[in-house]
Amino acid sequence: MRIGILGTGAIAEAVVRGIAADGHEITVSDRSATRAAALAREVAGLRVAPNQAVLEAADVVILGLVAGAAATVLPGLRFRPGQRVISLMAGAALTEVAAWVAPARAEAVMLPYPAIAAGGSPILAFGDTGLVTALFGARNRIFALASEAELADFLVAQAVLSPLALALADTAAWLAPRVSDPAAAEVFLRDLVATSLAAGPLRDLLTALDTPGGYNRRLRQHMERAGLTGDLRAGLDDLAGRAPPR
Ligand SMILES: NC(=O)C1=CN([C@@H]2O[C@H](COP(=O)(O)OP(=O)(O)OC[C@H]3O[C@@H](n4cnc5c(N)ncnc54)[C@H](OP(=O)(O)O)[C@@H]3O)[C@@H](O)[C@H]2O)C=CC1
Ligand SMILES: O=C(O)[C@@H]1CCC=N1
Repeated sequence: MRIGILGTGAIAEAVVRGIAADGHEITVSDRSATRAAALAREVAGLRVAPNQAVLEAADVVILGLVAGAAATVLPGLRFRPGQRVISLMAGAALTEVAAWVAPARAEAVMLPYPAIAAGGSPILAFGDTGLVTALFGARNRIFALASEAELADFLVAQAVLSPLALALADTAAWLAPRVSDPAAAEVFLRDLVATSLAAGPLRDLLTALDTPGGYNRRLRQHMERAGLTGDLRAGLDDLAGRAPPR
C-alpha cells in the first residue's frame, strides 16, 4: 500500500517500524526532521515530504498529530476521495476526524503503543477496523470497540500504563545502587512484571502473591493504607470527567 504519515512523532515512529518490513511505500511528514531523517536512513524506500506532498503520495493516511494541532492543520490540507484515513489521536472523535479529512474517508481511530514497533502490542480500534486489522492484525492484538463512549472509557483506563511504569522506574532506581549489577535491576523488574501479567488473570496473580507475612502482601497493604487504590480511582474518575486539553 502507499501509506502517508502526518506527524512523525514518537508513536508514528513506532507504527512505521512495525510495518517497515511489509513492503509498503511509506512517506512521512518532514516536521520532526531529526526523527524523520533517522527513519529514512533505517527504513528502505521511506520518503520524507511536506504535509501536502505526503497526501499526494498516499492512498492510506495515518494521523500521528496531537488533536489540537490537527484541528488547525488538517482543514488546510487537500485530501481526496478514495483516500482511507486512520487516526492515532487520543481525544479526537472519529466524526471530528471525518470532518477534518473530507472528502477522504476517516475509517478508524486506532490507539497503538510504543511496543507496536516490535509487534505483540494491544491496539484499541474504533470504526471500520478492517484496514487496521489488515495492516497491524498479524503481529498485534486488535481490541475492536463498539462505540465512541467505549473508546473514551478505554482511553481513561489505558492511562494506568504510565503510573505503573513510573512505579517500576522508581523501584528500579531504589534497587540499582544497592546491587552489584545495577543494569540488572530494571531488566529483572520488567521481566518479572511482563511475564507475571502475561501468565493469566490479575486476581489469580494477586492471590498467588498473597503469602501471609510475604513481601508482596506487606508492600501492597502499605500502598493500600497510603491511599493508592483510592487515589487511582479518583484519578480515573477525574480523567473520565474532563475533555483532553486542545
Ligand atoms: N505516544 C503514544 O504512546 C501514543 C500516542 N497516541 C497519539 O498520537 C498522537 C501523537 O502523540 P506522540 O507521538 O506521543 O506525540 P509527539 O509530540 O511525539 O508527535 C506529534 C508530532 O506531530 C508533529 N506536528 C506538529 N505540528 C505539525 C504540523 N503542522 N504538520 C506535521 N506534523 C506536525 C510534531 O512535529 P514537531 O516535533 O516538529 O513539532 C510531532 O512529530 C497524539 O494524538 C496521541 O494521542 C496514541 C497512542 C499512543
Ligand atoms: O494520551 C494517551 O494516553 C496516549 C496513549 C499514550 C500516549 N498518548
